[in-house]
Amino acid sequence: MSREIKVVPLSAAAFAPFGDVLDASGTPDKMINAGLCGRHHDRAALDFGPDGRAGISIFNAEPRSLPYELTLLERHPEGSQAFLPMTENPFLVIVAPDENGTPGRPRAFMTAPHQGVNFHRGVWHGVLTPLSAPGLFTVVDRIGKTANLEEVSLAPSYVVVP
Ligand SMILES: NC(=O)N[C@@H](O)C(=O)O
Ligand code: NI
Repeated sequence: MSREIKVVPLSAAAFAPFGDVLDASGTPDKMINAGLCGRHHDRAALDFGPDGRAGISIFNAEPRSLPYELTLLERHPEGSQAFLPMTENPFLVIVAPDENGTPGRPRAFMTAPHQGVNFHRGVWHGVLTPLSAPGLFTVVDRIGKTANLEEVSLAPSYVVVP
């Protein structure tokens, strides 16, 4: 099977097996602040395990470009991880199904402006992959004493294409 992965637009339905899409689409769940703010309430399944806690970090990642050689997938067995862009730049989101402890064929999604994602606990994903500078993101994930990281090198690699 081809090692080329074609990027498709991110959709909540397609991403549902892997995590949550975070955006202000649709009608807000609540209007707050004297009706001046729409609250899209409680939109992510956060999970930090019994021994972890939630943390907010700021990532400043080097932008990549397409075609993008995918050589590594990782997962966090003890917690979820959310990528929330601090710019309006779309970014690349790569995930893969788990097949008996190793990643299956990856899938590549392109976010719309102002969209973030939350990977559910244990979901195989590519590392944070901005496509333009600045690659500034707020990341909400597990803080704990363990590494909470499994990495798999992909050989042969895949190429993510537009
Ligand atoms: N390692 C780390 O903090 N980031 C990765 O988990 C990632 O998905 O980018
Ligand atoms: Ni990660």
